[in-house]
Amino acid sequence: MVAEAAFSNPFSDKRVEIDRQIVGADDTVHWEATLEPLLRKLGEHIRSLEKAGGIVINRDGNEEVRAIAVSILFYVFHRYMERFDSLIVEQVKAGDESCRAPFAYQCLEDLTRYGFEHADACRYVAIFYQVRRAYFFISKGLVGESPCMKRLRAQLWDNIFTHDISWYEGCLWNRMEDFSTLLLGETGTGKGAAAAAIGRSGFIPFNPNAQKFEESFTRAFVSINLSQYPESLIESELFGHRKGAFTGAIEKHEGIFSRCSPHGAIFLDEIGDVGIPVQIKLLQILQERTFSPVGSHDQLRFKGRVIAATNRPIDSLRRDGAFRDDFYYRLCSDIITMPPLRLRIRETPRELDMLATHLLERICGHELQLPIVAKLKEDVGKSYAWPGNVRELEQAIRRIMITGTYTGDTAAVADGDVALSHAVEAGNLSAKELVEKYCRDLYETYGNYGEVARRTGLDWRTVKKNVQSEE
Ligand SMILES: Nc1ncnc2c1ncn2[C@@H]1O[C@H](COP(=O)(O)OP(=O)(O)OP(=O)(O)O)[C@@H](O)[C@H]1O
Repeated sequence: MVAEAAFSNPFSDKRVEIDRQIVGADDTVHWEATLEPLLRKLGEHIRSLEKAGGIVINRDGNEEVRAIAVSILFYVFHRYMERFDSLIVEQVKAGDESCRAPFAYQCLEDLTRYGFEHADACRYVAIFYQVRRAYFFISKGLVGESPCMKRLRAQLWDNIFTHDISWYEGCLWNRMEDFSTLLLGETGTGKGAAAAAIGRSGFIPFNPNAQKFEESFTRAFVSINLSQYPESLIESELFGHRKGAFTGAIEKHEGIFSRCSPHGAIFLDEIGDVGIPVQIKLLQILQERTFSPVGSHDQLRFKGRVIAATNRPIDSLRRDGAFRDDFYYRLCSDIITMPPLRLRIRETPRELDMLATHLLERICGHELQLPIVAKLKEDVGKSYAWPGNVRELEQAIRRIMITGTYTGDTAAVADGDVALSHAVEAGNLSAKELVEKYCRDLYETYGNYGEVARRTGLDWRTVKKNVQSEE
């Protein structure tokens, strides 16, 4: 069970359940409280195995040997977990110079003492650090208790470690560069935060001689908002340029692809806004993994992962020929759809209080207890659709601070969800209209037929017919 716990997604209900089963706790006990008794119990088992001379770790061992090896990894990982967490905080403050981590060397020694080979132990230390970073950035960057937010966090975890971390630790840890990600969802739903969590959680090797990780994760995430640049400048922003490459190129310029570390990720935001010529150039670099700065013949290699995002409906962009299919297929190893705020609130009404309190703390620190959240709820009313999502909520809090009130964004496009719920309440929709409207609203939110089909239990073609019924 410990081996199973070690390899399961920490944001999944399954993991919580296994932890409870191991220590025999029922579901009234908070799962974090189960960890300490679990580690105590495990420590006792490992010590008694050691005394009996029973720990033999080898890669080709049978299932039992593997389970013991994984349990030891789980045990050692938890003994050093807090120190990895402190290293993350220290590294954030220190910036791009990798901090020394002598404790990680001790962790490596513990693993080799238990019988892990040196190279494997080095890899595990790097994975331990990566696991803590992923946990840290996903849980801190994307808060929320609604089921759709829980699912999102679990999805982000799988995006980093695949859905079976034993595959990742066994063979994929250094082969993730072609695992691209497409983030979909409305504006302000946290696509940037999700991309940063993925980018900062890549595998960074441990260097035992220097007693530090080879690179600071602060260098591991670079982003570019593609809608900010005119087409004539994008190439130079992406690939860089040589001094004198064109009129106005008075200095050499490093592009975003050369700034991205081999252990990191590049975030191409607003990918749905770029024209076909830029899509072709990006497709080329993603395929060949090499590029040349403008005005230069040097061939530079790009090794990081690619994350792209758009708040535009990707299916209709593809249908209209504005987004190339070959480019789409290069980007879609994983597609993650961010839930809109109204869905979160609909699933779990206290999500609004929780998120607003979180944002309020981010704006003015922990000390200040302002009655803003209650005022916000009173002013916008229960069925407000939050078209600008979390970004709008953040600004709504600031607006209340400045003016004392926030009544919502009336200029935003009339929201389907609200209109639908009003029509349902009024009882004046036929079943056919209801299904059509519901499909259209979901499609507007999620941007692809597959997701609507999954949510409604309808066939893909039926969904498409319903969505297009108004066109
Ligand atoms: N679940 C969340 N928990 C905490 N903060 C969040 C969450 N979702 C979004 N935010 C915050 O909301 C703001 C907007 O998020 P972000 O910029 O990532 O949105 P986006 O989806 O990339 O928007 P756009 O499509 O307009 O670029 C950021 O400050 C982000 O930290």
